[in-house]
Amino acid sequence: MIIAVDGPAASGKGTIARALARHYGLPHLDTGLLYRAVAVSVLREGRDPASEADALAACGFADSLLDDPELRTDEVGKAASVVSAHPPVRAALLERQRSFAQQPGGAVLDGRDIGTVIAPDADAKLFVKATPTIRAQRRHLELRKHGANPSLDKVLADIRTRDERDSHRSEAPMRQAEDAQVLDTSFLSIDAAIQRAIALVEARTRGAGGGAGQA
Ligand SMILES: Nc1ncnc2c1ncn2[C@@H]1O[C@H](COP(=O)(O)OP(=O)(O)O)[C@@H](O)[C@H]1O
Ligand SMILES: Nc1ccn([C@@H]2O[C@H](COP(=O)(O)OP(=O)(O)O)[C@@H](O)[C@H]2O)c(=O)n1
Repeated sequence: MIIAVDGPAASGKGTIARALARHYGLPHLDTGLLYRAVAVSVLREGRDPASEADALAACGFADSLLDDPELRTDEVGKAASVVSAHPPVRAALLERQRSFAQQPGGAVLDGRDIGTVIAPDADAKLFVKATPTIRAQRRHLELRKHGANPSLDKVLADIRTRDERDSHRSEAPMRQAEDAQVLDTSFLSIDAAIQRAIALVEARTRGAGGGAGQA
């Protein structure tokens, strides 16, 4: 079973994707980390995320980089959104994501274009959303936990800029797949959001004749 989970920053898609992977015993890929790895490589080289050539040159990063805590910073998130708008960068990372999705037994992937581009035939597609203010509050809390202290207003402004760039780029913009089920987590606790996600996947896969599996 392939489960695609898309949505904007801090909507809760990663939390939900990890929980679905645990529930169904499937491997999980946070595809945002791939763009973050490109971004951090560009920044460390002192190069420019807005330069297509610089970003493309950074696509051959070592897998060990995916565990680097610096990938989680806000600065890297912003640069990831810039490098991810270059079509050749998306092309360079495409095959890796597709083969992860197509592995025997299935997988859960989260990102911006999983249901539309990476796994358009996924068995279940969730589009996770929440209001920008609530997403900013969540991200603000998260950043504070990791020792950073930006103002809430700045986090909200960054989220809006990232939403705008991610939804309007030419290649694989963030958008809800036509057959995706929307999950608004604005007023759901983490546990409630996870239960709702499982119920949506169950409804979709049972309706399609099974495959929901091992839970
Ligand atoms: N339903 C929720 N209610 C409150 N906080 C949440 C909820 N879902 C996720 N969070 C928290 O919000 C932050 C961002 O969640 P995450 O799943 O990483 O979002 P995304 O992958 O969409 O960027 C995390 O600190 C997470 O624990
Ligand atoms: N499948 C994906 C995943 C991420 N991205 C880009 O990578 C950036 C960082 O993604 P992320 O999922 O790690 O970010 P958060 O939603 O966790 O803040 C996003 O703003 C997108 O620009 C993408 O273009 N396509």
